[in-house]
Amino acid sequence: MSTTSTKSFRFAGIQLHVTSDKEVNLRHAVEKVKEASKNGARVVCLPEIFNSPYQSSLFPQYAEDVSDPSSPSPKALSDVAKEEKIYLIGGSIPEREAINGEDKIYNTCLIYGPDGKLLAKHRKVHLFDIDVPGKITFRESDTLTGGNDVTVFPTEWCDIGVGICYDIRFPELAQVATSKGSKMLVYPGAFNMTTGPAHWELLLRSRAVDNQLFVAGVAPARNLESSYHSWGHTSVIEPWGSVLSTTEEGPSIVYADIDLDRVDDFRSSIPTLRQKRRDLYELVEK
Ligand SMILES: NC(=O)CCC(=O)C(=O)O
Repeated sequence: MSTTSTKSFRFAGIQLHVTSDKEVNLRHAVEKVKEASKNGARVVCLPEIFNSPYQSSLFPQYAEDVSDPSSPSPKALSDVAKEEKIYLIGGSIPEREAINGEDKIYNTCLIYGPDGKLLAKHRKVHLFDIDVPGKITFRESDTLTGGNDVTVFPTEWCDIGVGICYDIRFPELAQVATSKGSKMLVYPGAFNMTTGPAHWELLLRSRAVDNQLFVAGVAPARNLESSYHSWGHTSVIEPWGSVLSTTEEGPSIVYADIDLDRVDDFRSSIPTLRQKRRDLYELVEK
């Protein structure tokens, strides 16, 4: 199925059923990426922490050294990107790096090009540390370290910015990725049953309208056997802020045809990106 032109491509967000068995998760992810590719997707995204349960205490146990291309998760992602000749935004996995003899663990998204080479790597910048009394307490910082970079990678259609889940609550990160030329922002994410209904779609739509671009949020399916219940609702939003494609909580693949003319049209008819009052305020990337 041909679904690409110079101005458009098909995106797929895989709402994966994630278990405690890494091998099963990887096999299942590869099968679903192949299915999305067969259905015409040229840019495919997996969810946040797709090879492990989303649980801080478990991240060290599932973490991998991603500088070693034979590590199971990087190898599976690179091989399937190359076989299917697609851009693969590899959700995220716990990444281990030894710095001065001390292990640091990051929540890391690996992005591969159609030749299977690593194009970019985003380490979640804002760690998910929240405490909503009686509802949810989560502390990624118990085991994780935050990243320090804004991530934008090139494709033949447009540049795409990447953040991970809680990163979406920080509009500055999205703005910097937009100022670097992104026409789409993709967030592998795993909102929960408290904040998901209230904020997931609102934040995806807000980032789309603020920055006048496409936004995708890609979540794991809800697994009631795990300690963290994902809200699901993988969605793609178009620049005007409408939901282009979405789903509920079960395993599924969400497809969207990304027509980049819609970014250019919106930016020229409501030119807020050009109307910023840089004499009054300015966003500076450090
Ligand atoms: N995995 C995450 O970062 C969850 C973020 C979240 O649920 C939120 O409300 O923010």
